[in-house]
Amino acid sequence: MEHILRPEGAPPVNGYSHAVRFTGPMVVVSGQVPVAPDGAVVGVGDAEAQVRQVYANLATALEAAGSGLEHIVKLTVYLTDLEDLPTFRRVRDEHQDAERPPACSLVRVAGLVHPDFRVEVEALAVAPDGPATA
Ligand SMILES: C=C(N)C(=O)O
Repeated sequence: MEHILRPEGAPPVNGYSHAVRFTGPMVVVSGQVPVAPDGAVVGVGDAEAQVRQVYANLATALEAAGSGLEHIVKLTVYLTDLEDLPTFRRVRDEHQDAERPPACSLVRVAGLVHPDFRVEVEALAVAPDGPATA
């Protein structure tokens, strides 16, 4: 994978690549929301807890598909409140290599499917060893 972090003539970025070039099987992960495996909404009013649960759910989905957080090439992030952006970025940055971050789009939305959700994240990744056998 080639991460294009700072192409000449492009504006600065905060924790993402302008582009990522890759080959290999692609994994498309649906928007992950702050819900635990038992179906409970996690972290009502707590952006950090919600982002952490979203990352746990992304990891679960990616690993089931033979991939992992380290193989994400693109994130799309939906936040209901831009005041959560620093928290999102801090937790996101714990889960990615600063020298090889994914591309990322970030959008503020008026609401998500549950009124207590503050964040939803979808991901594109590669499965470096091919499809999962599970
Ligand atoms: C992912 C982004 N676009 C950001 O953090 O600004």
